[in-house]
Amino acid sequence: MTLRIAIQHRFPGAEIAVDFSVPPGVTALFGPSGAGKSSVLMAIAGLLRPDRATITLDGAALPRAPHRRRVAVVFQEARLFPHMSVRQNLGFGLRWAPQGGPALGEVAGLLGLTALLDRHPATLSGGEAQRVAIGRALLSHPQVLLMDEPLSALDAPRKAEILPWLEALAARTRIPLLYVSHALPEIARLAARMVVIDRGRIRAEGRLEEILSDPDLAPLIGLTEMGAVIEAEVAETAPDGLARLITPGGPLFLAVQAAPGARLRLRLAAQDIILSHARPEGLSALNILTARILRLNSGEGSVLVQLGMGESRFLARVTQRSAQAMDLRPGQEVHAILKTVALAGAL
Ligand SMILES: Nc1ncnc2c1ncn2[C@@H]1O[C@H](COP(=O)(O)OP(=O)(O)OP(=O)(O)O)[C@@H](O)[C@H]1O
Repeated sequence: MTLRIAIQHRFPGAEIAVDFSVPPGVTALFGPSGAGKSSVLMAIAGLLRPDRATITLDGAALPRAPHRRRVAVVFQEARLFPHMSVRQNLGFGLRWAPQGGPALGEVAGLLGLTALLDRHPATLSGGEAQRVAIGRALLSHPQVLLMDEPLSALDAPRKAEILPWLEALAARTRIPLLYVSHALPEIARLAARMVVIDRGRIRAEGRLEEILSDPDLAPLIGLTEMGAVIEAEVAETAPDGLARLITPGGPLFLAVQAAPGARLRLRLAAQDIILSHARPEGLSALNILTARILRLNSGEGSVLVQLGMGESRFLARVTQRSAQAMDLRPGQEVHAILKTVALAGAL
């Protein structure tokens, strides 16, 4: 089922006018503070009544009353009932759930809550409490799941603890899941698509790698966050622990535990890529991809070079001086030396 959101709303000092779609799977809604992300989520949940709105699931309008919409929301804070056990909090999600949804035991297993069922919220860590909130949302058997910066109130260790659970959920979800976040590493691990909102308007929407490699979006997303998320397949793992990964631009090597055939998402940072016309020899760097220059965008002091290999896109950032010295132009084939490659998640 695909969710379509077309809304217009005027607040005293701000106007929101968006029209975008969320297919099944995770779509990240990204944008600066005040861009309108929470307002969009609240409109989908039925908690904000926009001046004009068309919100449909596969073409059918959502019911007007919020409680009749099968839309679940997970907020920054877990908002659990303090006097109820974890089991009772989860059971709350089941209260008005339509038939055919997941069972409590199944969701508790998926989110690692089985051992916590008899505990009370005051005894849970922030990450555990948030997993209960997510479980409660899933048990309401929603047709749409909304998450409003669900990790932003957690410290780094708690975030790291909860991310694998979210990743498992993201990989399984068959409903549209709209995930608001400011954190690109989090988005890279969870989302396949991304919608960029700024001052109440949609500035871009598409696959993550298209957005993160679009030089025009660098001012909005932040230069250091730009680069790419590319897909690769594990060919083999050598005895020294390095796996050889297949990409359209040649092999990459990464220390990762994954079986041959597994598909992974890798995150490259634009500033960690060096370009060369000749294939470099005798370098310690193992990871060199062959790609074609698609576009060049000159900014302050640096040039963003969008590169393509097969269907994949990624971005390199070089200085104006190097771009001139190398006479970089669209259409040229270049070698991209990757100083770092990070695993963004499994597919
Ligand atoms: N109830 C309201 N009354 C007046 N203005 C509002 C109201 N709610 C939101 N706004 C304004 O609408 C704009 C969008 O706000 P919103 O909270 O949706 O942004 P956001 O992208 O979620 O921001 P943040 O990342 O800071 O949470 C802002 O300019 C905000 O000040």
